[in-house]
Amino acid sequence: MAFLNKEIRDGDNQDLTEERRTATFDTDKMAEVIYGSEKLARRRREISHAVSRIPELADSRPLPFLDRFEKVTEGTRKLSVLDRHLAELIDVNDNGEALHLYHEVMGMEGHPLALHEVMFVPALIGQASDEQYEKWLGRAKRREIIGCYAQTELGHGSNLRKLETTATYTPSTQEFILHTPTITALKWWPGALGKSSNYAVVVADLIIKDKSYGPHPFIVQLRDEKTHQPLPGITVGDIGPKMAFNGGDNGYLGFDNFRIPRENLLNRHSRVEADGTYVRPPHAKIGHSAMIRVRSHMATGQGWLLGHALTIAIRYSAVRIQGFLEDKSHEVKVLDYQTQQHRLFPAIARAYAFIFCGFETIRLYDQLILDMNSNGNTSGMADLHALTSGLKSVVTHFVGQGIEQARMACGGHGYSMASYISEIYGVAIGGCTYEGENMVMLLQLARYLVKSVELVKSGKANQLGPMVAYLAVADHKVNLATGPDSYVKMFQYISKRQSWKATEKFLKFMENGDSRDVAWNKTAVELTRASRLHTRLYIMETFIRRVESVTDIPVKSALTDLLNLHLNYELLDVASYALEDGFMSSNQMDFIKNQLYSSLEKIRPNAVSLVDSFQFSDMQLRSVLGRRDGHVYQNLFDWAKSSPLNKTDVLPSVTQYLKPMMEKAKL
Ligand SMILES: CC(C)(COP(=O)(O)OP(=O)(O)OC[C@H]1O[C@@H](n2cnc3c(N)ncnc32)[C@H](O)[C@@H]1OP(=O)(O)O)[C@@H](O)C(=O)NCCC(=O)NCCSC(=O)/C=C/CCCCCCCCCCCCC(=O)O
Ligand SMILES: Cc1cc2nc3c(=O)[nH]c(=O)nc-3n(C[C@H](O)[C@H](O)[C@H](O)COP(=O)(O)OP(=O)(O)OC[C@H]3O[C@@H](n4cnc5c(N)ncnc54)[C@H](O)[C@@H]3O)c2cc1C
Repeated sequence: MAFLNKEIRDGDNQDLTEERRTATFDTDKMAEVIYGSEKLARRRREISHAVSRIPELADSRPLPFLDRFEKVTEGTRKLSVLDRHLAELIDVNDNGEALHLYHEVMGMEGHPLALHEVMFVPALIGQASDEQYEKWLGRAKRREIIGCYAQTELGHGSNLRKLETTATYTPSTQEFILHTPTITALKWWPGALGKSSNYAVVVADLIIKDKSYGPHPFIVQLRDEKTHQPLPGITVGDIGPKMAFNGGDNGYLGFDNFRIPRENLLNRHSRVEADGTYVRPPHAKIGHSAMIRVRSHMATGQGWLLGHALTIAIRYSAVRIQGFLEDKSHEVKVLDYQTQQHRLFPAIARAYAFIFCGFETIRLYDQLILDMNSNGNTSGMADLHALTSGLKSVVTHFVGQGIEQARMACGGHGYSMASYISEIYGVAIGGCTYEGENMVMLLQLARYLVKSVELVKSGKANQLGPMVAYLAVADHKVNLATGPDSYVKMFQYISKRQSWKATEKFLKFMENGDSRDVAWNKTAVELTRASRLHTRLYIMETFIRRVESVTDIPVKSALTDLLNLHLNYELLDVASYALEDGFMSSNQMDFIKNQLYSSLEKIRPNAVSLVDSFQFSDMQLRSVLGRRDGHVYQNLFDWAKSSPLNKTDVLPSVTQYLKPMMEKAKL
């Protein structure tokens, strides 16, 4: 059954319209699955529509033509316009609506409030006591103050135990003295720190009576609330241009014996009494909750970034006509090539899969905060830390790969900033680094896996959590023809074997006399492999669960095709692990490959609608190639004509330098 696709409009590119007519599901219904609710999917459309009626919210020029200064100014200008319209555009208490509004209006370039909402306010929510809530949270939420999260230093980002910024408690004045003892102790990288924020949650080593208690979060005023000048004792500025986020002011920050009151240690979980007595938190890493939050949200955020790039690439592939198949009198859409489908469709499946498992980690994070704040229960923290460490690493890596494939799938025009794909790529791959460098975080999950295998080895398999229970079983022979479960079992086997092999290897090094750290380092590559497999298994399982729970039959059927593609693609990608011990046969390999190719064919008629279902407006897409109406060529020409270089036919640099060179050559 074909659905009246709401994206079809008169005057659209006919090739795209043809694609939309073949859809077997309703894109509004699919959007409900992608955004988690009918309400949010609908509100996104309404918000986009409302934004389009406010001319001041439009980009003043295409963003790729702006220089850094203009990008920062443009972002800040739009924020001030938004501020006037906020209440009419969104329910300000609805995070999903706010997130969509910012993506729509601000683009990807970054803006002064980027870290305020994502880390500053959440750090207060997770770490501030009731009195501190009272003092700071309302002001922050009303945006009387703008904050950021200042943890990373010039010399240390991954190894938090070695952060050098000190917060030394002075009982006589009941103050902490914040100090930057060396150049490497400068805070470096925090988003929105350089020029926009007047407050920060600063993570510093707490020192009481010459004893270090490790990194703790403090709320610190950086700038005068009236003049916005840095306060005496504060050195703050912008760190310069980056691969992306160039509308944002990632910054540096130094303290020269800067004093803050005792109440500014965020003290919901640990505190310092007036006399300098330290009260420990219920969990040593509880101060890291703002990081766990961002990591928990990253899978959905990254899935949407991948969806953004794929919307551009798939739509363009349906309007790009080049080369022949059977009929040599008509060129075909490049989307008809199997290689193009293989490049793009598995990435669509991954985008959906990442979004679905992200919903699960967001739910787990919300539960953790509820438990911690209501009764100090931190029992979910270790599991969530392990899970999100692996997930952010695997997802950001694959999203980077997927976006890069999307760029290549657009041929030469993909390389132009008119496609906007390079901007999306720059933003997405930042995620491989921020919130914990990917290798470092994979090794965090590996600690958890090794401990789990050790539990099994010592006869305590009953203590394993549900996510790792397969490490104690999972060696069934599998007939792949029997549905998603058999793929899960196969993947469990592969993942279990890798976790065990890596653990055995690590233990062997220790038996042979290496210290734990040296043995760990000698096994690190194998350990990261185990973490990736475990995480991919989790993603696969959540994808299956989500598809099973969908009630709209046409949507479920289209998702099932995507799921089947995902299962076959994933298994094929890791087949070497199963082939090396003969667990998988070459017949099974062939079976998987054929399943994969037939999934590509099944998905083909729905490809455009699967990306239309992300329902990115043209404003949010910011891509000439990805336009909903498919009118690519005239708009590419118009876009090029708007280049500042084309303001004059002869550039001053040509007159000044090139012409004299050419003239000289003539002599
Ligand atoms: C974890 C480390 C690497 C190591 O820590 P260390 O102290 O050395 O600990 P270990 O000795 O290795 O381990 C000791 C045990 O502690 C356990 N552990 C460690 N951390 C945790 C934790 N957080 N929770 C629970 N348990 C933890 C560990 O497993 C050990 O246990 P065991 O002994 O094995 O049992 C640590 O140093 C670290 O975390 N390093 C990384 C540093 C980092 O991540 N920095 C981030 C800085 S902030 C930043 O980067 C910000 C970026 C902003 C980007 C903004 C972009 C926004 C887009 C995002 C999308 C989000 C949308 C949100 C939308 C919305 O608002 O809704
Ligand atoms: C876009 C962006 C935004 C950011 N925003 C913020 C922010 O708002 N606030 C903030 O505080 N910070 C922010 N950061 C900083 C970011 O969190 C850190 O850069 C990140 O945590 C990585 O730390 P690092 O730079 O010290 O990397 P390094 O640890 O120096 O990594 C370099 C290499 O060393 C390897 N390595 C390091 N340690 C180990 C280990 N133990 N085992 C194996 N390999 C290891 C890594 O794998 C990597 O290959 C941001 C960074 C970026 C790029």
